[in-house]
Amino acid sequence: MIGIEHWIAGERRASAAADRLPVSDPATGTVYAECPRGHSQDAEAAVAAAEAAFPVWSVLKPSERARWLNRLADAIEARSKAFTACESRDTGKPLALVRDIEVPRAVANFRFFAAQCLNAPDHAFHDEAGLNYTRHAPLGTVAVISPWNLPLYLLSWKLAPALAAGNCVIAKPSEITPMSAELLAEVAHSIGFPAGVLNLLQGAGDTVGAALVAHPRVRAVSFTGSTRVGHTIAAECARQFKKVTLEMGGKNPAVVFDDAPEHTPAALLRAAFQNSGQICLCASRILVQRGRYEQVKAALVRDAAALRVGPPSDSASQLGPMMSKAHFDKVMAYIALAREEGGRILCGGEAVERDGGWYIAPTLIEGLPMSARSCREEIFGPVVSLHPFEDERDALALANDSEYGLAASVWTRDLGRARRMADGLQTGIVWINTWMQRDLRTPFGGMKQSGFGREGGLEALLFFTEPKTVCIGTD
Ligand SMILES: NC(=O)C1=CN([C@@H]2O[C@H](COP(=O)(O)OP(=O)(O)OC[C@H]3O[C@@H](n4cnc5c(N)ncnc54)[C@H](O)[C@@H]3O)[C@@H](O)[C@H]2O)C=CC1
Ligand SMILES: O=C(O)/C=C/C=C(\O)C(=O)O
Repeated sequence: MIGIEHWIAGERRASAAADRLPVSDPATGTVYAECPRGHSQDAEAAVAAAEAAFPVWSVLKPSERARWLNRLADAIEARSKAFTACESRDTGKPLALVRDIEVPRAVANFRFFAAQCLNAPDHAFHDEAGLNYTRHAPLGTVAVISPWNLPLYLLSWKLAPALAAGNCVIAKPSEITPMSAELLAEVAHSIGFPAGVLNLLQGAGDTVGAALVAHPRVRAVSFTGSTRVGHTIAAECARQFKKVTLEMGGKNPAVVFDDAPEHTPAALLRAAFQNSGQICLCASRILVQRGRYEQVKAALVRDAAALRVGPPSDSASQLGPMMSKAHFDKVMAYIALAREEGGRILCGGEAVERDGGWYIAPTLIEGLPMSARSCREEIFGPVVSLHPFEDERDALALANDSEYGLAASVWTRDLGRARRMADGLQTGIVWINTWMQRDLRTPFGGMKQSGFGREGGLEALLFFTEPKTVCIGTD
């Protein structure tokens, strides 16, 4: 049994509470590790460590902070095999997905924000109002809370800008997938990353997570996870006037017009089922114009049914399991609900038995009205509904008929139509004839129940800093 602990002030630290949580291998359902449940005293210790490190880290020259981030990136890259092994065991993801996409993207996040911190958003004006300059100063101690679906990638996406901006960070990964964060802390320690700058609290959301958010000296919270928890965090941050960004759920439409390019069905398959649908950006409602509906449906059903569902140990696996038993149960319950709501299962619709793992077959459903709960609530699994539409107006109404507003994709050769749709779609991101192409300089986040605030590029640096204007009189 692997035992993991917190990392505080540059060392492994046991929790103030003895309670441990089991960590499971989703490909077999067996418990293989345990982590602390966590306690509010652990949060207190991490805040003290971060505060002690802040006077040193925050005054490093940006180029020195950039060097540390680049060193961390190099060290992750050098241990890529170990990160791939631990992340895929913890999540059940296919090895190739972790090795070729997720670990490299985590490395890229550190390198990107190393470069970004050399481009601080500071500026100056000199005229009759004096010499005014605005400095974006780090906040102090900040918390980053990340989920289980892309554990290393999403942790790095938050950590990198927070550190680049000069803050000391307390990271709280998901208790369901704590392993790659543990390895990251170990790697940071091995390269001599300054103690107390990057602290790691493992454990449950309602213990250390809530304690961090409520801690009066934690100056900002960056959260990715469920809309339910996002609401709780937002309420506490509002009470304390604390900065917060929330990246939450989605029910993302893919809108396919009659003139969609040839590659559309293949791209939709990836948009629907990458990471077994456990990405907030996955297309979960596919809207197809009537003239192409049967063709797109047939291609998707054929190709979804051919996807290989299996464990990371099988190099042929394309789809891994649900990452926890509770999540498996949730997704299966939504498939049952979709049936009750009148949905016709076109493929999948059932669990896949393999080694006791939490697998679900890629599932396509048609015949559901947009008012069905299974079309409105985030399922976050390999379950997608298909809907025909008549024209642009109809498509926009269906796509926007959602409490969520994270991402949409539009598939058409007509640029005018693509731009009209992009203008009308109520989502933070709109992809045209592509999915999940990401430029890290662009603002990332959602509208409505999907998010509050933005991450990425300059937005992230602005979030993790406080602007301070200094006016030098020129009278
Ligand atoms: N980005 C996204 O869109 C994601 C959405 N989800 C959705 O959320 C559903 C539930 O997944 P969960 O793992 O339960 O997500 P969650 O929202 O409970 O967990 C996300 C993170 O927040 C922490 N957390 C939980 N309660 C907290 C609290 N009161 N204060 C501070 N931190 C807290 C957790 O420990 C974890 O690190 C999924 O089925 C999926 O629908 C889950 C992960 C990512
Ligand atoms: O930044 C990306 O490309 C992916 C982000 C995914 C999430 O935030 C998520 O699934 O929670």
